[in-house]
Formats: sequence, C-alpha cells, structure tokens
Amino acid sequence: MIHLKVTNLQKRFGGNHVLKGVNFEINGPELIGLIGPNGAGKTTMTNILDGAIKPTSGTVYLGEKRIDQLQPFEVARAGLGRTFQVTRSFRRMTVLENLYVPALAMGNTHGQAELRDKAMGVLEFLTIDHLRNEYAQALSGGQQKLLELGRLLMLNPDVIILDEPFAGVHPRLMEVIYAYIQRVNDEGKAIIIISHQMDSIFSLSQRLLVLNFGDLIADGPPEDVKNDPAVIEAYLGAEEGEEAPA
Ligand SMILES: Nc1ncnc2c1ncn2[C@@H]1O[C@H](COP(=O)(O)OP(=O)(O)OP(=O)(O)O)[C@@H](O)[C@H]1O
Repeated sequence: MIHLKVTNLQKRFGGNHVLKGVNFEINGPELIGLIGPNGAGKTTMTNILDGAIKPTSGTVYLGEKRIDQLQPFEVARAGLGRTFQVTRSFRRMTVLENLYVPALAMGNTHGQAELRDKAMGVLEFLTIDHLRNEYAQALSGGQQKLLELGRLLMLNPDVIILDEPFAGVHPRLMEVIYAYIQRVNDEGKAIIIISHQMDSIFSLSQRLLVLNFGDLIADGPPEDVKNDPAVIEAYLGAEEGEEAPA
C-alpha cells in the first residue's frame, strides 16, 4: 500500500520563506492535482520530494523510509519518480537507449532481451516506437515529453510527479498523456500532476492540493476546492494572466 507522508515541510532561500510548513498524506493510488499561482512553491516542494534539494525542516516518508535526506537516485530507488517542467533527456543517445539508462542505473536484474521488450512495449504505448533509433535531440518537444514519461515507466515507481505534462503539447499527444496517466493510476500508482491547465487538472484529479505563498490552503475533492473562498481569493489576487479555477 502506497503511503507518502509530508510533515511540516519548510524551505527558506535566504530571507525568502518559500514553504511554510506543508502537511499532507497520500494513501493508495490517488490521482492528485497540485495547483497554485506562480511562485507558490510547487516546484520547490517537488524538488524536495525527489531529493534534488533538502528542506530547511520537516520530513518526508515513503512507506517506512525517510526520503527527505536522500539523493535523487536513492529516492528513485525508494519508489518516487518525477518529470521536469523543462524536459530532460540524453540528447545524444537514441530513444531506445534513453529508456535503458534508468533501468541500468537502478541495477537492472533482467536480461538484455527482456529489457528491450519492456522498452519497446513502453514506446509502442506512447506511440513513438517508430522513433526508437532516432537521437533524442531530433524529437519534437511533445515527443521528448513522452520519452521522459517512458523513462518513468521503465522504473515503475509507486509515486509519480508530473510537472506541467500538458504544456506546449499537441492535442494528439495530449490524448496519449491522458491515457498514460490513466494507465499508471489503474496499475495502482499514485500520481501528482502539477499544471496551470485547469481544464485538464479538474477533469483528471480526484483530489486537489492548493499551494499559495508556501501554505497549503486547500486539500480536497475538486468540486469543494473550486468553491473554497481562500482558493478563489488566491487566484483573484494572482498576477494578471494567471488562470483561475473555472
Ligand atoms: N534556488 C532558489 N533560490 C532562491 N529562491 C528560489 C529558488 N528556487 C525557487 N525560489 C523561489 O521560491 C519561490 C517559489 O518558487 P517555485 O518555483 O517553487 O514556485 P512554483 O509554484 O513552482 O511556480 P511556477 O508555477 O511559476 O512554476 C519563488 O519566489 C522563487 O523565486
């Protein structure tokens, strides 16, 4: 049973108090949207959860294991994986090689043929199997996003954080990403989706977390959160151009 527990998470960058004591738990294969105006602290929290930066105080447990002091590869091994707002890939490796890297780095215990079969299955699901021998740098932005999602599937983490998975993605690829989210959720994984695209977030999420200036101001079903006065105020007070919950 998946259990992620975030307790009193705080982060300061000098005088900037970016996370002010965030608490939440994930129990089981929940599909969660994490929203909040620009600068609310969403990426900072994700960077702490995946081990890229350390919190000023507070703890994160994945099951029985404390993960907030671990390095990213150790967090990945513990079962939490993420994608990035700006896609990262090994640009001078082929698409197929890009999928092998995380599995090999994590100490792949399967044979080469099995690894290839798994990678090909992932690429077919993501509709980019015809690109398997292309260098990653030749892919479009949307295809690179799919490749990054594919690397996560190879690792099969229990908790997945997707940072802006829909940004700048062609509508056809959007459908693939929706199917991906549904698939990993059906397989019993928990997913946190960070997005400014409210339509997608509201249609996909079973639960919404709202961060505002480092405070978690709402945590509940989307319908309740949408009508929460604190959330409405946070978005009304946000910068012009910021999309508010519809
Ligand atoms: N490495 C850093 N050093 C100093 N300040 C930082 C650093 N990283 C983030 N911040 C500050 O932390 C605050 C929260 O930023 P963060 O990127 O976590 O917000 P966000 O909710 O992800 O925003 P967006 O929706 O625009 O991506 C901002 O004020 C930002 O300037």
